[in-house]
Amino acid sequence: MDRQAEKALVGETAAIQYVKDGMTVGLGTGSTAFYVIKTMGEMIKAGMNLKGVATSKATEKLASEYGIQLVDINEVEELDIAIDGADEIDANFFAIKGGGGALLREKIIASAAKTFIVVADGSKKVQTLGHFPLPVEVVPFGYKQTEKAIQKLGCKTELRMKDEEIYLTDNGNYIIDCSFSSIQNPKQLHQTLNNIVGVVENGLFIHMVDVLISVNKQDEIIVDIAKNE
Ligand SMILES: O=C(CO)[C@H](O)[C@H](O)COP(=O)(O)O
Repeated sequence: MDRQAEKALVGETAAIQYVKDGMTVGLGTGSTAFYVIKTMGEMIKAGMNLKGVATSKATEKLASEYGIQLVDINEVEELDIAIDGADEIDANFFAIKGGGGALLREKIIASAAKTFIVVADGSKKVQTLGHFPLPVEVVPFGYKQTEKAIQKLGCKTELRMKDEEIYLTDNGNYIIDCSFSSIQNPKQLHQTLNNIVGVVENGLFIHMVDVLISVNKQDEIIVDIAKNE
């Protein structure tokens, strides 16, 4: 199965197995989350009553195209579930997210969900996090100072660009992509990064993922459940 087919399979499976009539669902961002949104659109057409809270402006647009009524995150007490993709995920269910630049809203929405489900094609499962550059969202003011402080943690940094302009997140911030090669202590790095002045949030999701839906080498769907408190 190619990667695109795996994304479609995990996205559809997550929606079919976990989205129930009447739910308001946290809607992820990216090419795998796309299949969750598409499947939810089909479920709505078939008569289900579903709403969504979007993790990005791109997802807001997509969800509207698929007929999913959007709710403001501030209007919900708690979400039953949120379903999102990941850039990397390890055996502890620790993940790197933010390849699509939506890490802050994704983390807020994942935190608001009783169950946070990650949908991932086989390439996303890793032994050690860090091959994928870790996205760190920073405020534009003094970003070069913030970048220097991040570099002291032993990574190469790159300010994210788009069409030759500095990439702006949906929150009006910048992203610094940090190449660590391998992250030996993701928990500690998460805390250290978020303690740097100017850092808004980083793409490490620690003890957040409750369910991982992926595909194995035999093209079978694998549902792994984390032992989070
Ligand atoms: O964190 C994300 C966006 O900020 C995405 O979930 C992550 O980049 C995976 O994307 P894709 O499903 O397109 O591979």
